[in-house]
Amino acid sequence: MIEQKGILFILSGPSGVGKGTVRKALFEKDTSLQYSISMTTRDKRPGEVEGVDYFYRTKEEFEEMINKGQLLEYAKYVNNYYGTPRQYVEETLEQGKDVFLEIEVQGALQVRENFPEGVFIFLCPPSLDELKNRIINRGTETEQSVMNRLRAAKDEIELMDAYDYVVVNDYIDNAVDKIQAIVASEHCKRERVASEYKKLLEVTQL
Ligand SMILES: Nc1ncnc2c1ncn2[C@@H]1O[C@H](COP(=O)(O)OP(=O)(O)OP(=O)(O)O)[C@@H](O)[C@H]1O
Ligand SMILES: Nc1nc2c(ncn2[C@@H]2O[C@H](COP(=O)(O)O)[C@@H](O)[C@H]2O)c(=O)[nH]1
Repeated sequence: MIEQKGILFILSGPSGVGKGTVRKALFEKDTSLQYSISMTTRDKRPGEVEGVDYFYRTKEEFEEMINKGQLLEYAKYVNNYYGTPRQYVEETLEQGKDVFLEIEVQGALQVRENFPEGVFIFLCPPSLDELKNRIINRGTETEQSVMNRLRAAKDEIELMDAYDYVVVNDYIDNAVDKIQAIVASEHCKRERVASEYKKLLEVTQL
C-alpha cells in the first residue's frame, strides 16, 4: 500500500487583493484543507488573535527561528518579517492532509525551490485601481504603508507567470469556485498518477 502525502497549496498575490477573504470563504466550503498559520514581526491589528491570524514574534525571536532552520520560507516585506513554520507543514503533509499557505510572492518563490510539487496559485486584482481601493478601504494601513504595499504589488504582479494558476479575484464567490476546482483537479491528477504507479508495480512483480 503506497501512503499518499498531502498536497501543498500556495495562495499568493499582492497585499489587499483578497487572499485572506477568499481563503476564509474557501475554508467554509472545504474543510479538508489545513491552514498554516504564519509567523510575523508586525504589530497585531485590532481584532487579530495570536495563534489564529499569526504567531506574533519579536525580530530577535524570528531571527532565531531563521538561524535554526525552523522556517520553510520567510521574507522581509515592507519592514517586517513574515514566515512559514516548517514543522507544522511537513508533519501535516506526512499525515496525508493538504496544507494551504497564504503568503507573499518572494516567499512563494522560495517554497517553489523546496516543494516544486506544490500547487502555486496567484490571486490577481481586477485592476491596480481596485487593488488600491481595497487596501485603503480595509482601513488597516497608514498612507505610507499603502504606498509601500502598492509599490511592492507592481513587482509581485510581474512575477505571476511563475505560478501554476492565475485566478482573478473579481467577485469572492468566483475566486472561491475557481480555487475549489483547482484543488479538485489536483487531487484527480495525483490519484491518476498513483493508480498508474500501482499498475506498474503489479506488472513488474509478475
Ligand atoms: N472580490 C472582492 N471584491 C471586493 N472587495 C474584496 C474582494 N475580496 C476582498 N475584498 C476586500 O479587500 C480588502 C482586502 O482583502 P484581504 O485583507 O483579504 O486581502 P489580503 O490579500 O489578504 O491582504 P494582505 O496580504 O495584506 O493580508 C478587504 O477589505 C476585503 O473585504
Ligand atoms: N513570505 C510570507 N509572506 C506572508 C506570510 N504570511 C503572510 N504573508 C504575506 O505578507 C503580506 C503582508 O501581510 P499583512 O498581514 O501584514 O497584510 C501579505 O501579502 C501576506 O500574504 C508568510 O508566512 N510568509
